[in-house]
Amino acid sequence: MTHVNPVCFTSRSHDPDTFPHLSSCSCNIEQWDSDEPVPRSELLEKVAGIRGLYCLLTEKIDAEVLDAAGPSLQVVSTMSVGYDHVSLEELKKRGIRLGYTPDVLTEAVAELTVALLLATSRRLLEAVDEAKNGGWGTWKPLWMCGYGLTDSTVGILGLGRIGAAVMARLKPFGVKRFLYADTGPRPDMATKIPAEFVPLEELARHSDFVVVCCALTPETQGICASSLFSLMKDTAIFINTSRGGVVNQEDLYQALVNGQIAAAGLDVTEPEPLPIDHPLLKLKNCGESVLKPAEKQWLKMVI
Ligand SMILES: O=CC(=O)O
Repeated sequence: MTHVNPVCFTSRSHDPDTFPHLSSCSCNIEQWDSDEPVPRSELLEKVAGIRGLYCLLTEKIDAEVLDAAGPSLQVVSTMSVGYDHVSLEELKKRGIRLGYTPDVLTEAVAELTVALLLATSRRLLEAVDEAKNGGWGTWKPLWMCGYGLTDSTVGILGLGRIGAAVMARLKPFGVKRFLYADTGPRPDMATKIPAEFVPLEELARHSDFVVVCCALTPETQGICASSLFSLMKDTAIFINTSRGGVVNQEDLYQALVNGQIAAAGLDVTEPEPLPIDHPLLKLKNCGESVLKPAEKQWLKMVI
């Protein structure tokens, strides 16, 4: 019996109609038959001789994987808007194209960001805990008071599609001023809802809410560190829905414990999830969300 190599490998199991084009041309697809990530050793085996690889951000696509796939590999696609887990350099060297899913989750992530911001600033999780554990003895006028958006300044780090969608949703809450920091001015994104391009340090100093929406790149790796937290207001709320790697978590922990900032709402951490005994999870003023919106596969090409 001749062994036919799969033409494509997907690192999770997907509905058959996820890949209508591939199915209609009777392309041979092998799926990792689980909702859990494919173990690295299996991935290295499965990719041998494939032409297309469909992965998630849990798979690090580097020289080792590309070498294991060999010269047949023509395209890698990731079911994510971020592609920091894929080595563009290694792909380019080999002439392999990269697909990703921008736009698919813009609204969902923007909603999640606003939800996290409101839950954090209005101390929702703490309040629910207190109601459940008997901590709510009686009505006290200033107990559990949070921080409001009315007349506030919101600073967005990374004004792309998601950052702009977050601003559009926050504007009706009465935000007075939007600031943003990015690699350069983004007039295309900062017109519908006017936002001022400022240096990151200025954003940190003036914002009541700092919302991180940037991509993880070598430039943004660890950019939210003690040097930034120390500039922020002690009433500031820090929200991260980009990537955990953008934040120095030890510095964030110190900033929260020392009252340098008021609270943090994190949709992303390193690793994900955090170990349950992680110090950040012990803090009342730090909430971690597990709300990851499901992603549909509308692929576009990066390279
Ligand atoms: O984090 C999710 C994504 O990059 O789509």
